[in-house]
Amino acid sequence: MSHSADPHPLTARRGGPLTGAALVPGDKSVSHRALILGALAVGETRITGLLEGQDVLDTASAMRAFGAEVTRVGEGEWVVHGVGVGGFAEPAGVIDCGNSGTGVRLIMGAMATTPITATFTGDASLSRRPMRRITDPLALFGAEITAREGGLLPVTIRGAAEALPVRYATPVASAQIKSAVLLAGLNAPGETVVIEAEPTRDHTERMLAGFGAQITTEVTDEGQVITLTGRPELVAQPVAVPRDPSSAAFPVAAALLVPGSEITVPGVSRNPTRDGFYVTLAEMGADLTWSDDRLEGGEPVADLTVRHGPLRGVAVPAERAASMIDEFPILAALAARAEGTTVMHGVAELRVKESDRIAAMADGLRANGVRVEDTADSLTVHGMGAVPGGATVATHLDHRIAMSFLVLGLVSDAPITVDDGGPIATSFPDFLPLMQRLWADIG
Ligand SMILES: O=C(O)C1=C[C@@H](OP(=O)(O)O)[C@@H](O)[C@H](O)C1
Ligand SMILES: C=C(OP(=O)(O)O)C(=O)O
Repeated sequence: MSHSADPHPLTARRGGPLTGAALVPGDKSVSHRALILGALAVGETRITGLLEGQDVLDTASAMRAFGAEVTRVGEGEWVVHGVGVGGFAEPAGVIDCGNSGTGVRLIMGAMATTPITATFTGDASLSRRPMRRITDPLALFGAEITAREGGLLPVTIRGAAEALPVRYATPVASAQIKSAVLLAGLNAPGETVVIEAEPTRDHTERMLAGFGAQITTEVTDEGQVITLTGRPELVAQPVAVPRDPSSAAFPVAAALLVPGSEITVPGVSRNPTRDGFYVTLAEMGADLTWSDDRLEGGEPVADLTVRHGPLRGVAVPAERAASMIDEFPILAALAARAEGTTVMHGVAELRVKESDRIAAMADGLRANGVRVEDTADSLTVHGMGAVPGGATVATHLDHRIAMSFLVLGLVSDAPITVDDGGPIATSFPDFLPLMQRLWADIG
């Protein structure tokens, strides 16, 4: 399902300091995986802290369409009765994953080794995003796949009846590719192996191990080699979803920018495959204090305190890109107010997200008076003592572009407007009330 078709502009203006606690929602990556693995497990999986954003709700609907029982029992509390590995039923209708690359790609993997047929579709943004990166490796398992010209959605997959295990080196650093292959490998005999040159977020591996699958990760000269033994019985588990570090990045950035601010962000994931933004902020001189490091639901979490202070421009190395891939838009907004220049290297993947995020950030920053340069795989932002603002930014159905410019609008000379805040509901449905509770002037 897609968000409302009517654009919903939002404007951010300068105001007083931000204070309070930012209770950001559950992690989007973990939420998708909890529903999918719950649907593939035997027994009852009780999920707490699930992100109730549209991307995840679309995955919940998809799991129902494949035969799992998925019930919301309270706020963020969901119960899934799974059908077991290989137990997916053929869905009656088209699977609409809305705006969600993670949803569509992981679910395609999860059904590709079961002998059923499913057709996948999505909104205008998802329909522009590359799917061959998933359908190519799924075809190696024996799935038969048809796609629109260019390998785009809609995609129809006839799952392999006699799946073969696969050994696959991911051509780009992508947890979605890795996860799709591993989920397909669940219903293939023998060992499915994924090799990744750069490590990417490891939630699928952690959760598969938690559900009882045999899965190992070895660091070799080739990179990380992840080996999954097929046809496990996945045993339903309780899943406590940690708070999303990618969503936390927006109130954190706002507190860093607005003079006098101090906020706390409790219980945020510190998974080391997701922490590149926070490493970068520390290099920029940000005042961040982590406390009470602990494990929740198999993921490391901690409480974060953020205080306003000056930031300096930095060079972000290409090797760090995967660990902060969704945080580059908000980093670009922060960089506009840092002292000196920030260069983000190795970020070509940003061009195939919900929008071309390099172009969207470069265009929006320029429109608001910031000096920016971009190449195929880099973005350079020249920090300014003051950001003029005053422009309306085109968000191209991209939640992170919308939130990034609304944060920048809290410190620009003139307000910044985004043409459509609707897509924010895909990942952070309470963004607006949460920011307003911290005293941000956005509406
Ligand atoms: O696996 C995941 O949950 C995700 C992986 C990343 O995408 P890629 O795998 O395409 O880099 C990220 O951008 C996305 O928001 C979530
Ligand atoms: C890229 C993102 O999500 P997805 O690929 O799931 O659409 C994101 O949330 O920034």
